[in-house]
Amino acid sequence: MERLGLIGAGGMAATVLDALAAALPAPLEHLAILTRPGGEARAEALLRAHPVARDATVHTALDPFLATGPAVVAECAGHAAVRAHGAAVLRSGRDLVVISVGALADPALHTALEDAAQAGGAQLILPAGAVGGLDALGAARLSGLEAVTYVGRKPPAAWRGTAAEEMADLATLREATVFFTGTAREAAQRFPQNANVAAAVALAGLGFEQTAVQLVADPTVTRNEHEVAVRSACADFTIRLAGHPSPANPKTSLSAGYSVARTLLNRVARVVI
Ligand SMILES: NC(=O)C1=CN([C@@H]2O[C@H](COP(=O)(O)OP(=O)(O)OC[C@H]3O[C@@H](n4cnc5c(N)ncnc54)[C@H](OP(=O)(O)O)[C@@H]3O)[C@@H](O)[C@H]2O)C=CC1
Ligand SMILES: O=C([O-])CC(=O)C(=O)O
Repeated sequence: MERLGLIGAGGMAATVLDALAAALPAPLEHLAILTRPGGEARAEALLRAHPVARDATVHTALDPFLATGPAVVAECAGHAAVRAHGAAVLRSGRDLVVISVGALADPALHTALEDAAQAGGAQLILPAGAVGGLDALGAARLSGLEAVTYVGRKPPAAWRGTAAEEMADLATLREATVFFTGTAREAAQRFPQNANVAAAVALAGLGFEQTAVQLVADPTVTRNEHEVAVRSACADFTIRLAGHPSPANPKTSLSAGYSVARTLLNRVARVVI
């Protein structure tokens, strides 16, 4: 991974670059960042704070970004960025790591990304993100899954500026409140910044319609908590993670950025685990 492309220059991008700087044996040859027009200053500041490459460039259009020749592109920007750029990146033959997994809850976009990956001979790679245990879930799927549920619990502040504000009075909550119960597809589409984990669990397991989701605003917690419960023909298990919120964005757990970094580092590792 001499040349890397990164879409987004926010809190998660900073975590990814921190982790790469610490773990790579040598700096990248080139890092290209794709951001929205107006986001250049934030991207430049990110590069200054995280000198992980010998050379780096900031772009607001896809073609010059791809012209820098990244071996792989990692998206850390949101559903809109996956819609805008995902298929074109894959069609160009670059593997694409997508952390905004909930974007695939849109069946048309899901199909377009698969078709583009096929046309470009590229891979669409979906990291576990803020949660864990998707290896066990994916293995259990081969034996036959009976039930998969996901509960996402975050402090009220993490739900501000989302549809949760119409479902619960976040400012006055005194106890844990389940404000959403439904399928992984509904959760991912209604909470694009907060329910990507629900989508990842669905795609690794029983699918968007059969994965049951609850979302909870809980004033008694300080972490972003994720619980996945699985019953299958080979094993029953529950995975529970309490993620430290990113200092830059309380909706996002730090573990999600580290998961992207791990995915990128595994591409160059001699032993992959
Ligand atoms: N799978 C998982 O477990 C998780 C997934 N996520 C996903 O990761 C995303 C990023 O999280 P985080 O870094 O905390 O968010 P931030 O809001 O901190 O950063 C997002 C960055 O992406 C940029 N951006 C937004 N839209 C586009 C676009 N269309 N093209 C290029 N750049 C764009 C933003 O630019 P600007 O400053 O101009 O807005 C900003 O630099 C979330 O939106 C969510 O979808 C988050 C947490 C967990
Ligand atoms: O980072 C987290 O805790 C999870 C998250 O926002 C998501 O699933 O979109």
